[in-house]
Amino acid sequence: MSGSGGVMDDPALVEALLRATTAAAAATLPLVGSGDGDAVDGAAVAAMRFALTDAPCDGRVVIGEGEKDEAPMLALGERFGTGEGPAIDLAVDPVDGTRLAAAGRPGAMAVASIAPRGAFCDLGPAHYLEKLVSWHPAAALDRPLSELITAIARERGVPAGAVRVAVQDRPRNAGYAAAARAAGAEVVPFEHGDVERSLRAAQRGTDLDVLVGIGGAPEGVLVSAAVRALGGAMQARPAPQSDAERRRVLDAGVDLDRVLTLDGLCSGPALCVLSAVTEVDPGGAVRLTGAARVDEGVAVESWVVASGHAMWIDRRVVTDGFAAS
Ligand SMILES: O=P(O)(O)OC[C@H]1O[C@](O)(COP(=O)(O)O)[C@@H](O)[C@@H]1O
Ligand SMILES: [Mn+2]
Repeated sequence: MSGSGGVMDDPALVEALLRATTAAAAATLPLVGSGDGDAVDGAAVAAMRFALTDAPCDGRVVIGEGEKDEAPMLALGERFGTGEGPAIDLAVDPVDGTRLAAAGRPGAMAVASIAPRGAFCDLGPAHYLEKLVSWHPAAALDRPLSELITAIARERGVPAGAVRVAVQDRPRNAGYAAAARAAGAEVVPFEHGDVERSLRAAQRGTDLDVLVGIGGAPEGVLVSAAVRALGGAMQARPAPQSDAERRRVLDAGVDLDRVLTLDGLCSGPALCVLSAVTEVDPGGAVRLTGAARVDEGVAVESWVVASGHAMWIDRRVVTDGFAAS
């Protein structure tokens, strides 16, 4: 765990975050396949909030996904932890892939990132973000997508048709898919879970080279911590999807034309932890099994990614919301 940088090197803090995401994943287990997404989110939020109470830090929630879908969430500005220790900001999505979990399908995870106070960008009330993530450093939102695809093909020594671009399957993203196809790349559509795809796109040698399109703003900010830690490239720009959202975002003083670089999204050493609700494929050799009942409690597999390319898998059994082993 050495080399992740500053307060992020603190093993007690890593453990506190792991306890929060594992507790959240374990709490959702009885609801996986239930068809009730709000109940999945609600169970994860309650478990996470409880687990964060004794985190050894002065914690503040800056991204608490859920507002967009009027789903249960950790409140923006909510404080957590003992109040002793480093000043930390938390960007959290108690379950990304809520509907996948409710349907009992793969790709749902409890995910949270922490960084020193003030390190995450403040997108105000933005719900949607235009995102571009790749392992290739040429990823830039104000350049044609075809340039990036060509650069990736050249770097990999393959034809453009072997470059794989993940695009969330939404009408708002039709233009991105068309641009990727026009450049000769293969488009890989997906229904939910742009955190999982962003993680894969950020690492060279996975099944994905790029994630592009408009998705959730909270997911974009929290995944930037992991992209940074993984050494990937990312840019983003607010992309309001209604007049009301546009007005709220502008009123909050957010510049809609400004491209956020990776440093602008997350400026400090950061830590991202994700715990599998159902099976999760964050890329590389990592494949997390979904939460499962065992004799002593619920077995949960997690992936920890810290600044400085430190990453590892954690496996533990959770009993009544507490990590037993
Ligand atoms: O479903 P929408 O409104 O298009 O929003 C896209 C966002 O929803 C998701 O697919 C699922 O997110 P949640 O499960 O947290 O609701 C995200 O991965 C993505 O960023
Ligand atoms: Mn989400």
